[in-house]
Amino acid sequence: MAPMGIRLSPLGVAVFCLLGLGVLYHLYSGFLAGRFSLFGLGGELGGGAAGPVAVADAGTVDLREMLAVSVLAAVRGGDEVRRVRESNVLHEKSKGKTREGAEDKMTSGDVLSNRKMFYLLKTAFPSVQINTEEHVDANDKEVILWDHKIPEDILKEITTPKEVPAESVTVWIDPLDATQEYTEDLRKYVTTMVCVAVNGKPVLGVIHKPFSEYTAWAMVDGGSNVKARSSYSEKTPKIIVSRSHSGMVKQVALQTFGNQTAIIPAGGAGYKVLALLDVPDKTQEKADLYIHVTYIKKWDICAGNAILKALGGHMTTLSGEEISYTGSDGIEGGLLASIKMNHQALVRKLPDLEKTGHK
Ligand SMILES: Nc1ncnc2c1ncn2[C@@H]1O[C@H](COP(=O)(O)O)[C@@H](OP(=O)(O)O)[C@H]1O
Ligand SMILES: [Mg+2]
Repeated sequence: MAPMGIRLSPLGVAVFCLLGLGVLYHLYSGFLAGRFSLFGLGGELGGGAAGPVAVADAGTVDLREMLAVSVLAAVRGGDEVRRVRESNVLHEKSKGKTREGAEDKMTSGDVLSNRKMFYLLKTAFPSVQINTEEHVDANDKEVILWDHKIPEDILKEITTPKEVPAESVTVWIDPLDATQEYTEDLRKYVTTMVCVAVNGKPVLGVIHKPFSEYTAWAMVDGGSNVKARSSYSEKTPKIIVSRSHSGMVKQVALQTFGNQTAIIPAGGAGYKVLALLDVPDKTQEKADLYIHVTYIKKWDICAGNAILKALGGHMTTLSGEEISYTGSDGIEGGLLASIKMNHQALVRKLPDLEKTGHK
């Protein structure tokens, strides 16, 4: 007889122990599965960090789902951008001046696109950090639900989920790239963009052209719906540069590649990255290199950086440093973007902007 008057049967104890073992096994195998699904992305995304790893359903996000929502956000934001432009009521304002003294413009297209894009992503992934170009008005909240459908083209390219810890993720939204050109009704330059960085590295990029209804997306070590062109001219490259924040970029390009170098002034960082790729849109110009010399913000460049990286290309500062997509909003060292070229050789060819005063 047990002390409380309960009799323990040996069979009951054995069944109880077996049940306990079963529960332990279940928990442990789930933990291992979580570890392995994260491990698959470890080298690039996890940064090889030691320490506790979140299990698949606690504190993790699936990058394939993030890609689906990012594409949807870029398209829905783009619908707002198009609608406002077609209404011809832009409510154009200045947010101030850039360091070089250009107007930093904002329109209803920027604001309404930002609202759609931000709340779609925030509602689907409440625990991730989202940095966006425009102010988000908490009083003007809009809950937009994602229907949890991953488009067929994404499922075809990326056949398994890719879980990463939510805390390692930073999302960058540009609700309207080429605002200056948007106000001038130069529609082909305008894009909406979403980028997902993991541990500061650009991993997912979406660039959408609302007026052509063309969308490019790519995931590093995942897949893409866009590719590089078959060849590029490395010796006499056509160089695409800013038309409204150019600084001394033309002088830098001519000094580096010779006075006969073809320079294409164009609006939008998204548009200029697409100029390096094989894009079917007929409004898209083509170039071999993208160079920028003035200050620029991370929401302008992260998506292009991720797409180029996924396709084997590079986007770095002019001195060849990788750009980290965490922390501060901007980068100081200019930009060099290339694909299917010897990027480091191009970096060596460029003048040191600090020394030549071309910044
Ligand atoms: N010197 C600078 N300071 C601030 N933003 C800059 C900049 N140079 C470029 N940008 C931003 O980078 C994007 C691409 O620039 P550009 O068209 O001149 O190549 C534009 O983004 P937005 O249109 O989203 O504001 C532009 O405002
Ligand atoms: Mg913008």
